[in-house]
Amino acid sequence: MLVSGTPYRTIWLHEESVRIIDQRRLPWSFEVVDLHTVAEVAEAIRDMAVRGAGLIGATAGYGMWLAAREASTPEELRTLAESLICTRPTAVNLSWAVHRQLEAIQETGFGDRVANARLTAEAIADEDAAACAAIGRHGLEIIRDIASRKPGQVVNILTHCNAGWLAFVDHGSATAPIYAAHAAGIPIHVWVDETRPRNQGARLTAWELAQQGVPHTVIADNTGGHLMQHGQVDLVITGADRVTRSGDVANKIGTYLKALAATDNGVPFYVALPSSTFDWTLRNGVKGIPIEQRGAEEVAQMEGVTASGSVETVRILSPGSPAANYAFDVTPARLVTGLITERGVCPATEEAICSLHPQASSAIPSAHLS
Ligand SMILES: CSC[C@H]1O[C@H](OP(=O)(O)O)[C@H](O)[C@@H]1O
Repeated sequence: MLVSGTPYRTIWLHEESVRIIDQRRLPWSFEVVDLHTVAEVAEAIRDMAVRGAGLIGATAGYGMWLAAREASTPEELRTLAESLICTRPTAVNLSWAVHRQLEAIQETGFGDRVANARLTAEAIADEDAAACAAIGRHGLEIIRDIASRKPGQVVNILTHCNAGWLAFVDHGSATAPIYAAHAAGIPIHVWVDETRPRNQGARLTAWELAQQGVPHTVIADNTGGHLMQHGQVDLVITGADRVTRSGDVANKIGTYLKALAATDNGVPFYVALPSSTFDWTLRNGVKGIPIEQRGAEEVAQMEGVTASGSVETVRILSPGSPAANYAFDVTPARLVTGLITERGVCPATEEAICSLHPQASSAIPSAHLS
């Protein structure tokens, strides 16, 4: 997508390193960083220089190429793989990408690991971008349908967190239908939840929508219900970090409350995801999906830019008060109108999901389902 008019992906190879956009600096400055080692990749994921399910997966894919260079035995490779997997627990794309790399290396043999891992990393990134483009095409039809029922009026879409192109390799999941509708000339406006504590909505989604010229307004996290009650939201689209085979959705903390409000107000609530975000081993998301708890300082502090242009961090809590930081929640499938995947749109039910993904039905031992 565009940054100051120039097309970018969020991650790419640069000489013998992996180049990323440092999302911790956005929107105050656009900076790219080169990662040279598995340890640097792991730190970039843990500290959220890169974040978002698809991009975490793609970064781990490239991290495994660096791991293939660093490891001189299969055991060392496994240890490095483990160091990537344990960086963040909720987004399933991370372990999916690492296991895909391990399986590919096992198939072709340890001797060919470096060339093989490089090809697989590029394939993971390209497939992620292609899946998001397809999500855009399928989601566009949902927006087109709503637009046809209110001719001449703007379609208002609410989104939570950043499931934009910054969270993937390109296009985004929740934003792909938005960008497709904008490109098709459908008048749209996006309500952007600020998304405390890391403010991915206020900082990242707002920035990337502005870069593509999409009309939008940032709102405080608790505003959505009020807007829905007053007919100012036609559609909610969020991303996902993990979706169970029966359609339960883990996404950024606060998504569940948006889904409850949408259901209460008859507003369609869609979740956009590539197939790499499904966890075929799980049924019950509330019981089975690990919810990342991050440092309390993310709740206790805020970063912003002062009038003089310097970026500063301030404490916003009463002195001495503790804080807790649950990074994700689970929205039960019954609150989800539909899932927008690269294979099409389907209801959030096991039957519908598995009929779009036939490989999911057979392969999983039932002992691993919860
Ligand atoms: C489609 S992934 C986007 C997803 O990632 C976010 O989490 P984080 O910024 O902590 O990586 C959030 O859940 C977004 O919806």
